Amino acid sequence: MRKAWGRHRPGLDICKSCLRESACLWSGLWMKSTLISTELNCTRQTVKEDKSHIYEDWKECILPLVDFGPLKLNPKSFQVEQYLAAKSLVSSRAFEIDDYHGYGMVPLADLFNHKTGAEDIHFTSVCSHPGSNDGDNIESNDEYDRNADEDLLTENFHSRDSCSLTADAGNYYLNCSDVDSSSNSGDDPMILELILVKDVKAGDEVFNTYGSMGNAALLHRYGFTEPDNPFDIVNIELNLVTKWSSSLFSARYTRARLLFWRRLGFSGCISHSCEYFEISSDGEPQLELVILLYIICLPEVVYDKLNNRVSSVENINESMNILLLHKNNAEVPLGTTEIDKDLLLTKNVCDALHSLVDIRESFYGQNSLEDDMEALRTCCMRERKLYHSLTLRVTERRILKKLRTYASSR
Ligand SMILES: C[S@@+](CC[C@H](N)C(=O)[O-])C[C@H]1O[C@@H](n2cnc3c(N)ncnc32)[C@H](O)[C@@H]1O
Repeated sequence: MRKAWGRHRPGLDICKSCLRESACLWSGLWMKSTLISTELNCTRQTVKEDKSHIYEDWKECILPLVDFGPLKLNPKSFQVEQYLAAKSLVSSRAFEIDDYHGYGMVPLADLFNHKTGAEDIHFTSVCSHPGSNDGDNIESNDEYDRNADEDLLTENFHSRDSCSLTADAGNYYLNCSDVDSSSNSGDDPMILELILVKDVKAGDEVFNTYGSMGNAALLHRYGFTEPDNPFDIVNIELNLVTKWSSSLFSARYTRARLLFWRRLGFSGCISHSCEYFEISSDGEPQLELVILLYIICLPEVVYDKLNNRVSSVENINESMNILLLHKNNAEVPLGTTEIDKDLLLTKNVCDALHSLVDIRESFYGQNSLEDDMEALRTCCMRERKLYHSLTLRVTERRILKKLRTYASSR
């Protein structure tokens, strides 16, 4: 499970992912009025935490250097704003290279822009070359065309003497190292390669991929978004669900149902001490959210009966069996979670999903989705902040609309 605003950089400190042009730098009134409306408290908290971590880093690492007289540094050039900009610049170009090199910056490798799921190159260490025994790092690419003109590939790569483009078994290799690649042993972990994995027409842009992430994560880390990103998700925070429940039932009732849900072994996704549920790009709600809504909607008498039955639960199927007992009056053999989810999507649960969409939608303010789409259509891409935040708003709101359709179609 992953959070819309924080995926796919395992092991990285959040402030390392605070990038040039990233949301961390998008502060002030603009962030309050535009970015904030795209996401909820968790996000605001994350961006705030990013900035405070960077401030702490600056105080710890930079300030002592400025105060160190013999270095004669000009304090004006080493303020926290400059540090934030420099750190963001490095972070947007550094990445987890491999186990051997760890996290770092690689000349040339940061040249490429990102395209979700449609990259033209792979970056790998030479020892994972298919000619060697260890090919693990090289991912297969279906679009790769084995009939490509390999003659082209023996030419030296023009921008650097120590880089050359070669072909092997149909893959193209851009070999860059401090030594002559022809003398490589083939298993030197110091040597890294950029592999062209599909044909790129002359004059076309060559793309890399920064990973599979939704627009919120791309915006947060790299300061841009993509239209029609298949990895987009929307988060619905647990506290939004409890708020909705408490608007219909007492706080005590809501607490008890939540506790029961937890006793059955369920939880949401957790990131930065915030618990939330994901809505996938096709509008499908996370199973755990549906289960929680189902429990909240259970009639008191059924809830009491089930609550008394539960001592401890070992697995999700057992929990589902308990939940569906009152419907079927027998232990039901539950197959896939798809079937389970459909059984849980009662009218009350679907109504609850509609209410959650209403609440979540209200965070976008007065403008309708159509207003946002029109604003995006007329927005100039050069107004980066506005353009990308509008893209994010539009993609999120489209997902919420799909969730509405999902709830209506049950
Ligand atoms: C590693 S650099 C990529 C090369 C970059 N274009 C440059 O300035 O050299 C990462 C930055 O490039 C920009 N970028 C990468 N892919 C992009 C895309 N698909 N759309 C818009 N900007 C992109 C973002 O500003 C991102 O922070």
